Amino acid sequence: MNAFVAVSVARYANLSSNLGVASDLSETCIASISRTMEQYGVSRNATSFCGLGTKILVKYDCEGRTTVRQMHQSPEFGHVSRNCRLPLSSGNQCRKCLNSGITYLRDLIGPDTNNITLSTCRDATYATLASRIGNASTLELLGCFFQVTELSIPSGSFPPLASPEPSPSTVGAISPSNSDAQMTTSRSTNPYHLTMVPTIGIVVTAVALTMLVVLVILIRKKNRELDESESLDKKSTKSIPSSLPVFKIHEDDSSSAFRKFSYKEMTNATNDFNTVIGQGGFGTVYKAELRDGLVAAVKRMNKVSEQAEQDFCREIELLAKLHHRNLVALKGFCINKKERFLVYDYMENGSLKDHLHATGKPPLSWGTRMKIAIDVANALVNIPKSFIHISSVN
Ligand SMILES: Nc1ncnc2c1ncn2[C@@H]1O[C@H](COP(=O)(O)OP(=O)(O)OP(=O)(O)O)[C@@H](O)[C@H]1O
Repeated sequence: MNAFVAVSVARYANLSSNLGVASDLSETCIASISRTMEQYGVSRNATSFCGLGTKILVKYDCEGRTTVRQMHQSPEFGHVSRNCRLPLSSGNQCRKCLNSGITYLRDLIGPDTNNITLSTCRDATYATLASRIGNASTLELLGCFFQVTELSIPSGSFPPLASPEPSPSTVGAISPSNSDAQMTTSRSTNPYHLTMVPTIGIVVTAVALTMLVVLVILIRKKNRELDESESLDKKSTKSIPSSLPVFKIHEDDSSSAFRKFSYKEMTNATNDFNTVIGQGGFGTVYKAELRDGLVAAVKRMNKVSEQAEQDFCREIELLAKLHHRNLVALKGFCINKKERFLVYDYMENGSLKDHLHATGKPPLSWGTRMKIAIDVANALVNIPKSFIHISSVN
């Protein structure tokens, strides 16, 4: 606090040469603070509640010396001025300055003195030295005298430094016209701080709100997707006839049971769908090696449309029940969200179509073709009439 007041007194001493602040100036100061606060919508009375209403009347009366001139005229002050020349940033220079100050004060007020006089004279010495130097230097001197390093003087907070010893009339200039100039400076500084805070608040709130809206939209979208896929899943599972038997070719071979596969089984068995073996009208066909040892061909449906969904269910309905040695057996299916899979026995030599239309391979002999035709006919004979009815509709 001492340091804070001493800086202000030094700046005032620069203009008035007085080592103290007059009562009327203190009032002008408080009035201008009130006016400034009022401009920003704060009640005038607020000064007293904010601790600004108390007048701090400072008078550095050092053994009857109350002006800069009187301090300079005291014996040995020139010694202090010489030793306290800037820079004082190094410990040695500062020590030299303080030692000369202590010698000066001891000679001035004698060894038997009280602390109040000593501290008043120290502050008067500081204010006298600081009254003739610029703001940055004032703070450097402050660091040496009071060991205070955190104070800073905003540029433009004080009127321009006047000549070393201005006439007392200069004091008049500080109030009220100069105080208005100070206010103008504060006004041009304060609005910046005052507008920055709400602006940052508004920006942060806007960003937070935008993120919230995006989050809500994403959650809604995800929920809609989940609902859609759930309803599709339910619809598809419902449309697969519950009457489908768990069909077994060999009673003791569980791998041959018709079943619903999980999506994880599909991805694992096809190495994340990296085992393409063909492309058909239904979709892409992958070779799959399931954990129970079953090697299968997995058909992945292109996309789920209403029509494709019906085809998918019809294929399951037909093929799950059909079993003939000349027909590829359907082992099961998988429904995951919008994806549909059919799992067939894997045919090592590819499909009949591959053999009939393969290019680069020797054409099938007529004997083989006849055998295939008879086998297909045999399989058709074994298809129940109801299935043929369903197929013909397709
Ligand atoms: N069970 C299977 N075992 C081995 N490969 C198969 C199997 N099913 C299909 N493929 C391979 O996948 C390719 C595409 O078969 P897919 O049955 O989808 O097509 P398609 O013969 O045009 O029939 P569709 O018109 O019914 O889709 C075949 O040409 C064949 O190479």
